[in-house]
Amino acid sequence: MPPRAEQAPAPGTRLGSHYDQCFGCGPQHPQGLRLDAVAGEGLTVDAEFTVEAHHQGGPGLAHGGILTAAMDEALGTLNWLLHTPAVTGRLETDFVRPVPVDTVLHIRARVTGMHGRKIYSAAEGRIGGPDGPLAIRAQALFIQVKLEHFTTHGRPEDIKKAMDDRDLFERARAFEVNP
Ligand SMILES: CCCCCCCCCC(=O)SCCNC(=O)CCNC(=O)[C@H](O)C(C)(C)COP(=O)(O)OP(=O)(O)OC[C@H]1O[C@@H](n2cnc3c(N)ncnc32)[C@H](O)[C@@H]1OP(=O)(O)O
Repeated sequence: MPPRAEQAPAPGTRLGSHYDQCFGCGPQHPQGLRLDAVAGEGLTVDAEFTVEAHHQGGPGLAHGGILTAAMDEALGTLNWLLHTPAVTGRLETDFVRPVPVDTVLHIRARVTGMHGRKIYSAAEGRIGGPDGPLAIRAQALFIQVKLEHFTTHGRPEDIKKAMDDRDLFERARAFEVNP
């Protein structure tokens, strides 16, 4: 298991968005999931995602891909605790019970191990409360990357806009200087 980074936000800290246009957590994304995540003890994160009408797959039920995206985002927020940029390499999801529109999905994500650049993690999504019935299980492999991963592959105008955002730039730099 990797250590909790010294710079990791204290347990109970709301993690906020890593990028305001992120589909998973960005407050400016018009159709995004607006996942709300809080740092937990050790290498855990608690997150909530409210299923809205535009997240439907079957009538009145959340789309599986949307639920997977919420799990991906929650697992991704573990990067704050390790203080390193990493992207999803592999993500496996078990859909255990349907999740109706207007439901809050309570997600608990945790790091389960690390080997070289590979970060292993898992998450459970429950409905009706943090200890309610299990609806989704996910396991992921994130791969640590350098910031060039984003600057090399991202659409130039979006990279420029992100770099012009002083707050975001400083946070990204801190990640790079203290990997
Ligand atoms: C605080 C910030 C919060 C951020 C939240 C973000 C939440 C959302 C997260 C996402 O959705 S990220 C977007 C979706 N993911 C991507 O777009 C990643 C696309 N894939 C890549 O860019 C590359 O494939 C990747 C960086 C993942 C790996 O390429 P590399 O050339 O850097 O690494 P390499 O292929 O050498 O693999 C490194 C190790 O990982 C292993 N690996 C890579 N991909 C794997 C895979 N898919 N399955 C199993 N193992 C994998 C690989 O075998 C190897 O293992 P070993 O070190 O043991 O040899």
